Amino acid sequence: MQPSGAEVHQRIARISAHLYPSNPKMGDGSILERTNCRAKGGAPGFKVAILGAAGGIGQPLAMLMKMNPLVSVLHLYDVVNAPGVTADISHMDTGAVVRGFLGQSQLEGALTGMDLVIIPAGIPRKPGMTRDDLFKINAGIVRTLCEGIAKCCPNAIVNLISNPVNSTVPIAAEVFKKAGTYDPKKLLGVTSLDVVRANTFVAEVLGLDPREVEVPVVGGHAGVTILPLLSQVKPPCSFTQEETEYLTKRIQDGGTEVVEAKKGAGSATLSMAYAAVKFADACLKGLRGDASVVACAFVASQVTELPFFASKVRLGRTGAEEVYQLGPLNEYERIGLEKAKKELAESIQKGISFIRN
Ligand SMILES: NC(=O)C1=CN([C@@H]2O[C@H](COP(=O)(O)OP(=O)(O)OC[C@H]3O[C@@H](n4cnc5c(N)ncnc54)[C@H](O)[C@@H]3O)[C@@H](O)[C@H]2O)C=CC1
Ligand SMILES: O=C([O-])CC(=O)C(=O)O
Repeated sequence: MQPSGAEVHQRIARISAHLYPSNPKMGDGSILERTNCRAKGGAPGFKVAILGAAGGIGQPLAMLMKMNPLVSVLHLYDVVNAPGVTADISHMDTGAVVRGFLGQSQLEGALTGMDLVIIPAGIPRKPGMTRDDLFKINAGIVRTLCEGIAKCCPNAIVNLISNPVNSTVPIAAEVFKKAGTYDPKKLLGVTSLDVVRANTFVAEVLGLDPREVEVPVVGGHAGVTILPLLSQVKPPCSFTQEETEYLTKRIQDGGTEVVEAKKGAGSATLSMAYAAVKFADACLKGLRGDASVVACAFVASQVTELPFFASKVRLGRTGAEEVYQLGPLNEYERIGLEKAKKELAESIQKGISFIRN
């Protein structure tokens, strides 16, 4: 039997409200104006939210995640311009269903049911600033968003991009502990841009294709805490002392190189979106159960005496299931490690104290 006109209208209204929860006007079912009104949003794949989706990183990140075949639902949340970015990205003819969420009152809708939450929300550096100078503003932003995660999707994997990562990850951990939802395997600070840069700069020196190069970068994500292990580069190779010093410094200062080139217009956004998607894709492959998915991330760790440290981790169905030891370091790297740990200890403590005190 054919459905009646009223039934058809009701059906459209239901589907439409499901697709556009942040735009009630789209849910009135009065006209069949959205070509995707029959979308089910139930295709196999993972549900991913981006918090800070309208920003310099958020927008290209949203675009690249919409292109990822492992994603079935993509939620875009921001305190500004989320509907515009959502409308734009939703026209891409890829599988993921996109929904937009604007402002604190819609955070719950953005987060409920998510498998992976990626957070690039917060202010970026201007020339002359350190990442730690962002703490004052970004610490509070990260706290609020993580309180939302604890409430609405406590089992989601969290990829934290907002700087200073060395402090925002401990902040997130403390928020989750307070809420009783902390799972150290599921909280990952994103340091993949350091690896992406290291692969690029090392490939330049060696005259190789960057896609063939793998550089482990450990420690943290700021200045001397970024420690590339050039003695462990794949394919195996060696560097002169001059090359080692040049590469280490360039990798550590990669973020500042972009901040200065942008002259006050922000920090790395496009390479960061690329690096974030590479890392998110690894997390989703781990969630899917793929074997041997390995990437560097800033995680809860027993690799050193510090409670958090970036190193290679194996990603699986429950997050960072294994945290790898650093392997043999040369003298230059051992000295670098001591410097990194000193600064890291302070940044981690600053994050912990922000929530505890
Ligand atoms: N982990 C890493 O390797 C990297 C981290 N970053 C960091 O990522 C962050 C974002 O950088 P950009 O995208 O360039 O900045 P941006 O200013 O272009 O975008 C940030 C976005 O966050 C949004 N936002 C602010 N408060 C929010 C809240 N409470 N809830 C949701 N969204 C909120 C803003 O509206 C804006 O759309 C910065 O802290 C930056 O330092 C940047 C590059 C690399
Ligand atoms: O340098 C910054 O402020 C942004 C960042 O973390 C990076 O590009 O590595």
